Amino acid sequence: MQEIPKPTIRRLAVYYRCLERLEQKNVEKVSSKELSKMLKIKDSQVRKDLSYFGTFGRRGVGYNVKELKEKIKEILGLNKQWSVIILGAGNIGKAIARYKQIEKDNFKVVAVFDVDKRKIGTQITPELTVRSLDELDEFVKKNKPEIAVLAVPADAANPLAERLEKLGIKGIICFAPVTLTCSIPVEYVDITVFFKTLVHFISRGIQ
Ligand SMILES: NC(=O)c1ccc[n+]([C@@H]2O[C@H](COP(=O)([O-])OP(=O)(O)OC[C@H]3O[C@@H](n4cnc5c(N)ncnc54)[C@H](O)[C@@H]3O)[C@@H](O)[C@H]2O)c1
Repeated sequence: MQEIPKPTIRRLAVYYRCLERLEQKNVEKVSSKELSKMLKIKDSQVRKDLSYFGTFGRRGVGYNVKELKEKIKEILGLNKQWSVIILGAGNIGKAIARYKQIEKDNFKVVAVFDVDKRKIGTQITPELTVRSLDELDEFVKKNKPEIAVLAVPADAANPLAERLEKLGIKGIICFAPVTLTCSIPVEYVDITVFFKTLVHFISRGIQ
């Protein structure tokens, strides 16, 4: 399959969420027009995005919701469970560890690490107790988690990312406001970027 552009992949995750809702409501068919309306994405864009995966929609009939959802699930790599560790048991780290939707999407948080002695040993969820960062290398070598969430202060993020890459972590979700130097895939989450983008649109009266 040809390489799919990143913005398309992001939209696929949004289509997936929408298709899950439709399935829950027992909707069997959906057209690109309907998806377009629900998600405020141009119809032509929806059709182009879905055309990357061959033709599963039929003209005039639309897509079978379940089939399309399963296809997107496969493309996104959600058919297996992904093992996740969290670095930093602060506000963000704890919120992620407690966020149930992540598990529904097939991501399993298996450990949380911190350096703060007051936090180490405390319970975040019934299954997760904060571990000392000293246990990180041994834990990763033994349990082979694939994804790490960096919820640590900016200064701590890069050294940790380098260490995680060496340990074999495959990808990082980074909440720290820094650009990481490691060479594994990273997704950055910075709420301030959304605020700044939003005010641009508000101040120019753009919808
Ligand atoms: N992306 C966002 O929307 C957003 C919002 C707020 C904060 N942030 C950023 O996310 C990060 C976490 O924010 P927070 O509010 O949870 O901070 P926090 O201070 O509540 O938690 C950070 C935790 O990291 C721990 N820590 C420090 N060094 C560490 C290391 N080397 N290894 C493991 N743990 C370590 C600290 O002991 C603390 O428990 C910060 O970089 C912050 O700037 C992002």
